[in-house]
Amino acid sequence: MEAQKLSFGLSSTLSTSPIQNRKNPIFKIPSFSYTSPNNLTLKGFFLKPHFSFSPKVLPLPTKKIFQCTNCLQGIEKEFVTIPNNCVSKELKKKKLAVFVSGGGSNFRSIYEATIEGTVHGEVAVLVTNKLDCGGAKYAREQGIPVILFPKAKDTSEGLSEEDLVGALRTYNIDFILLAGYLKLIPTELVQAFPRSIFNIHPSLLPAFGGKGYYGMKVHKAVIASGARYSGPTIHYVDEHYDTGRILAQRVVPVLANDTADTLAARVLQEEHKLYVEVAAALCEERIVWRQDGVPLIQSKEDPNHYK
Ligand SMILES: Nc1nc2c(c(=O)[nH]1)N[C@@H](CN(C=O)c1ccc(C(=O)N[C@@H](CCC(=O)O)C(=O)O)cc1)CN2
Ligand SMILES: NCC(=O)N[C@@H]1O[C@H](COP(=O)([O-])[O-])[C@@H](O)[C@H]1O
Repeated sequence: MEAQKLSFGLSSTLSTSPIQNRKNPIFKIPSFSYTSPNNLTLKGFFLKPHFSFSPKVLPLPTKKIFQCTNCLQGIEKEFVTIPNNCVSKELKKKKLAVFVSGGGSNFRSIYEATIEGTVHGEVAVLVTNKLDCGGAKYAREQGIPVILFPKAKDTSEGLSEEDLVGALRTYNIDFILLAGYLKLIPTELVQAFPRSIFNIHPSLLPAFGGKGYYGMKVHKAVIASGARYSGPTIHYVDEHYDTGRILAQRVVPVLANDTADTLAARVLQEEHKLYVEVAAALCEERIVWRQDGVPLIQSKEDPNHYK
């Protein structure tokens, strides 16, 4: 198999990473390349980080460039990779905004994982288009600020797109996680948080996605199609419904006697696990970009393993 090339980060002069060039400013910065024993070529370069870390152990035997992803803004800074035998780096705890419209079981799973430390992050704010939904009620019980977006039709309550971006900046949000949010995220927000907005969808995209495919409608369509497998997809959010880059998926069987409810329950169980795994990877900066623009998650247990 031809060695896959990985690039870290968002800004690059690397002619081989068109997706970075297309979506991010071009910087004249040096790069390095390393091919692992299993023929996986890694490429890295100095980046513009938007979060930093303070290694505990210095001097370090090797100076390698530390990968960083989802960089939004910040100062140019040299990173070093800390070998496994050194004290692990200290990562800034990431700030999360979760968007819901319904019961909020995925939001609850993520929140509980931040409390127990599985996810090195903090749910700083909840955004919803339904203030009386289960997710919003749970957020209020936990003392998490709740924002109404978009504005309610019949009242002046809620934020405009511009005010929402400002509020999320005020909370210093690093990542936005959509979890059962049923409204289209506006282009203004997508552009304000490049490669930092994620969504979970209850089918194996690109199948059964797009406008009109949400909640039980998805599971009914899967069963009606005769598909033998389904499962959750977590993807980057772009300007359209369900067309962003796929980051993670899990597969569950569709049984011959399944109803939409039994299938939904099986998929939802996997969703809860998958979203916590992805949130943990985001907060630990373990997302890397393959040269063809596919995002991968670096294994926590084996840094040479990607999925
Ligand atoms: N810019 C983006 N916004 C959103 C995305 C996305 O990928 N890009 N994902 C959705 C979540 N979603 C599927 O995962 C989804 C949600 C809702 C719909 C839909 O058809 N909605 C209806 C309105 C439903 C309602 O208001 O009750 C519609 O637009 O007519 C499709 C897919 C979240 N936002
Ligand atoms: N297209 C978007 C969509 O259908 N999202 C789905 O809404 C449910 C929300 O459940 P929750 O509120 O209990 O997390 C989840 O199954 C999620 O995949």
